[in-house]
Amino acid sequence: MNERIVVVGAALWHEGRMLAARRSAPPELAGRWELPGGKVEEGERPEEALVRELREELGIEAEAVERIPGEWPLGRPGYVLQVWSAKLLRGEPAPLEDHDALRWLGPGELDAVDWLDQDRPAVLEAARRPHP
Ligand SMILES: Nc1nc2c([nH]c(=O)n2[C@H]2C[C@H](O)[C@@H](COP(=O)(O)OP(=O)(O)OP(=O)(O)O)O2)c(=O)[nH]1
Repeated sequence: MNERIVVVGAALWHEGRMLAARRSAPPELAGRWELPGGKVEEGERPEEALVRELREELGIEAEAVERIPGEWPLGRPGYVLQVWSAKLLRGEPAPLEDHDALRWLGPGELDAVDWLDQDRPAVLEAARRPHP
């Protein structure tokens, strides 16, 4: 089997801060922090998936700005994480699905939450790049 599943994550910026989201499930990931996002569905472009997931999970309208170079393997076989920087257009993020807490991280605070191990390098890379 050669299935490859792309999960898109958003480095969502607003006024110089980046959003971190704490997972509420499954048990092995619950309590750890991640970039909001999810699986790209068939026929969907990654940027569209990102906008859809942010709408569903956080109740916001956002725009995918640019792909962060790189790709990070996730815990499950065949799953990879790709990251886009994104800009908040409308709304106030709320943990509607998959998460039980949200936190805006300011400069120097990127280490303040317990990121999923697989997310750490992606978050560092996103933070090094220009922010929208
Ligand atoms: N959204 C997101 N998911 C991540 C990150 N890091 C990481 O390992 N994951 C994992 C958690 C999930 O297994 C998968 C994301 O898929 P999803 O959020 O659409 O999960 P799902 O509940 O629909 O998955 P499934 O049960 O339908 O298989 O990737 C991350 O930074 N953001």
